[in-house]
Amino acid sequence: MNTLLIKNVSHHYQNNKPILSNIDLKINNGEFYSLIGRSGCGKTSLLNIASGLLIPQEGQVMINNAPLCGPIAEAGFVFQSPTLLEWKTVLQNTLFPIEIKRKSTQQEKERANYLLSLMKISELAHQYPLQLSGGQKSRVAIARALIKSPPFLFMDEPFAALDAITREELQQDLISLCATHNTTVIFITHDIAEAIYLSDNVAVIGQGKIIYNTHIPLAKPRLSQVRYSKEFNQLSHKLRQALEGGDSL
Ligand SMILES: Nc1ncnc2c1ncn2[C@@H]1O[C@H](COP(=O)(O)OP(=O)(O)OP(=O)(O)O)[C@@H](O)[C@H]1O
Repeated sequence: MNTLLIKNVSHHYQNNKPILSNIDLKINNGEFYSLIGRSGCGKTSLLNIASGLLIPQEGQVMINNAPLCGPIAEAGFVFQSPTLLEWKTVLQNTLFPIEIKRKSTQQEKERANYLLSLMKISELAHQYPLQLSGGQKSRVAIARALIKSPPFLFMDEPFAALDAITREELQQDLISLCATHNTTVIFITHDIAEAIYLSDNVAVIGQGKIIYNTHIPLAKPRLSQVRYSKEFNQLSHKLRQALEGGDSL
């Protein structure tokens, strides 16, 4: 079981006004949970708290019923910028979370190649980041985040810089990967449709609180056509309304 519980969390930086106040959130095993909200509302701060990168002033994060006191050991991270090491190949970048501590085994190299094939970039394994497009770099960053089969995945606007079609392809690949590995995911996006398509639940953050929280009742596995359904549009409309009621900077 890989569950994450955020209990009554409040946070402010230095002497500034509170960014988050009294946040409660439960993310169940294998759930895909998206956070949306206006720029500066505290999404990244909440993701950092949930992953143990940031300790909140008040409240607690529980992982599988145990209090979290530092970064979650077995977690994968993907950020908006893929941050690959330019002097390492795609395969070496994918293996980096292992190689930073020790030499990778043959089995781990096979897993890296397997993930690259799932990400549809096998043929790029021996290329360097400078030779890749933005979408290809994002695929490497996802493969790298999954190399240790982490039970938890934290993603902060990982597809923001991509064109619409590449973005939809990656969304599809991410859904299948997470379903296969039963990964518990927290995903930040500014894109309402992306949040609906990927998620089991979407929370809207505004004024330091969760102002709206909804389950996404669309059947899984999701096919691209669902994006044009009436149900999808109704969900978009509700989330949009919730966002408009939220805080803005
Ligand atoms: N390390 C920090 N020190 C001081 N203030 C910070 C720090 N990190 C974030 N903030 C402030 O906290 C607020 C929330 O920032 P955060 O990055 O969590 O928001 P966000 O919702 O992820 O924003 P965006 O959508 O623009 O990425 C902002 O006002 C920001 O300036």
